Amino acid sequence: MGEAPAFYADNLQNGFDIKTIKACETSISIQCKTYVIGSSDDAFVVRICDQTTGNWVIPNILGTKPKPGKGYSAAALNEDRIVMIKKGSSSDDCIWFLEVDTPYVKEQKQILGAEVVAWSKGVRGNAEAPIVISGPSGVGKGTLISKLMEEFPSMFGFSVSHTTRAPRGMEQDGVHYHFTERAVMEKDIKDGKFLEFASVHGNLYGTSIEAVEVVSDSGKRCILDIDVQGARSVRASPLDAVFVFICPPSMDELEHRLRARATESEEQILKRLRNAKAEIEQGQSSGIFDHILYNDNLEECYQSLKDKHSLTSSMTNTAAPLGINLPEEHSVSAMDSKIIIKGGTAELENASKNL
Ligand SMILES: Nc1ncnc2c1ncn2[C@@H]1O[C@H](COP(=O)(O)OP(=O)(O)OP(=O)(O)O)[C@@H](O)[C@H]1O
Ligand SMILES: Nc1nc2c(ncn2[C@@H]2O[C@H](COP(=O)(O)O)[C@@H](O)[C@H]2O)c(=O)[nH]1
Repeated sequence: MGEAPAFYADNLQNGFDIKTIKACETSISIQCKTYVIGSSDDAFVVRICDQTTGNWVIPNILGTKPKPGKGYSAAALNEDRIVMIKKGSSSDDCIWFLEVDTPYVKEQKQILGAEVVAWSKGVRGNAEAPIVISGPSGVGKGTLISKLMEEFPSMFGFSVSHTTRAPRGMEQDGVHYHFTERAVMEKDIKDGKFLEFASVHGNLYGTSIEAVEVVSDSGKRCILDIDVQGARSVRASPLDAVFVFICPPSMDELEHRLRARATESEEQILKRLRNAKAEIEQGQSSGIFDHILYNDNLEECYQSLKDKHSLTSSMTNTAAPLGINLPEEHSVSAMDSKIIIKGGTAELENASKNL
């Protein structure tokens, strides 16, 4: 359980020099480690004390960090993450998680061979539903997905599709696609191993059930980059997903992007451009998609994908409170995956109920 205000850095023992941090800090113990979270002027800083050895470690911090601030409380949740509630912040910025021992963090500890923690932003509502992203070839789906995964590495995981097309220069088997022989893929489709599949630009593409399970088993939200036929199949499947269609600003710009990417032959470029017209028509009028975004300016489209039109708005319960106004006197704790805020005001009680 963490309470605000907690204690100042100067109060800490164990000989670790953290006197440079001026602001208030909160400490949370999980298993045999104590996590000290403090806010300096420009960032949240994290230190870990191993209670068995008394040693302090500064971990690698992954994910997008919350904006620093002094009013916040923290509580341990499920032995693998710390929930942090920020005082007086907007609805989409008030709840954060510091993952300390989630499957993602465990994996990163192994890869980096060092202590790791990861920030992820808390969301309310339909946070778990996979996100299906469709749009014509070259519109920028992969670019947008890469940005999302880079900014929220612990929140999103990519569903690695199977394809019979040949790998491009930098593409790795098992990372960008599972590159497969047609006969093998056709047999697996017959054996019911695929959630959806389609013939796209002359090759077979498909999402295996396992590809989606791998992501959900890792505790992340699954992102699928599939064509409109595939999106239609997923829409008809029992998988509850959010569907986003990405449109190009114009056909000329789409052609320019495909040519500038320089990954396809002239014949493939022409084929993809021909198919794009039908895809855009279906994307806009089929009723499959919950959100249609225009990828003209990349940053603006990315912001829309994250905030306004699609991901966060579809995940946010509209009845959710507008941020949480934590008073000085309160306590935060977690029980049975519920976060309990104790304090005096009715507003706070409502906020706590909504959490
Ligand atoms: N908003 C944008 N403005 C200019 N160029 C962009 C924009 N978005 C993406 N691009 C560029 O367009 C090219 C195609 O993007 P990307 O590979 O992400 O498309 P895609 O939709 O994933 O294509 P495919 O379906 O063929 O995999 C890339 O070179 C990328 O850098
Ligand atoms: N129906 C599916 N479509 C898929 C899948 N994986 C990718 N795709 C789509 O194919 C095109 C071309 O991709 P490229 O990598 O060859 O440029 C693109 O529109 C993808 O969205 C899938 O599993 N199922």
